[in-house]
Amino acid sequence: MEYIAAALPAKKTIALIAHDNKKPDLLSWVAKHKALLEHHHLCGTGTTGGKVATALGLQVKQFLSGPLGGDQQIGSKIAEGKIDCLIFFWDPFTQMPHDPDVKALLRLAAVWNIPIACNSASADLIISSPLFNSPLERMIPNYDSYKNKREQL
Ligand SMILES: O=C(CO)COP(=O)(O)O
Repeated sequence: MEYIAAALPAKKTIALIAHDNKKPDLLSWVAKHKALLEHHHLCGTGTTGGKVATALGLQVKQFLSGPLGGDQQIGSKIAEGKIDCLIFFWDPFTQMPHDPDVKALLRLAAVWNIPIACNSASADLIISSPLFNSPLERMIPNYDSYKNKREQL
């Protein structure tokens, strides 16, 4: 795979997701950092996004609920370059019927090299970075060269 440099913008689109046992943790984390988060665009899976919007009075674009396709919708936005950061407090103690969707979402976040936090300690580090509010250079797959090579198969 060839890579090219591409910057994440200063004003980021941040996806917020939490499994049910982790929703209280995510709500506390968002409440703690509300003043910083409200300068960015927020989105989330249906239930998580709805709870953040209602409990904290933040604007959150709500995709479908995770088990009904919301994780996949957020993954597709990451692949399109429309989501810049993933805060996903997944539950390490519970098996989910949609575990394949969760794995697919985490894979796409790795492919497209966006910052991911799966717990509050990592999320605190991400949000306290000076890069959180400024452009962030990172390398992503060079889609044009990838496609050219595929066309020669
Ligand atoms: O299941 C989820 C992520 O895998 C979260 O979905 P909800 O926000 O709809 O509960």
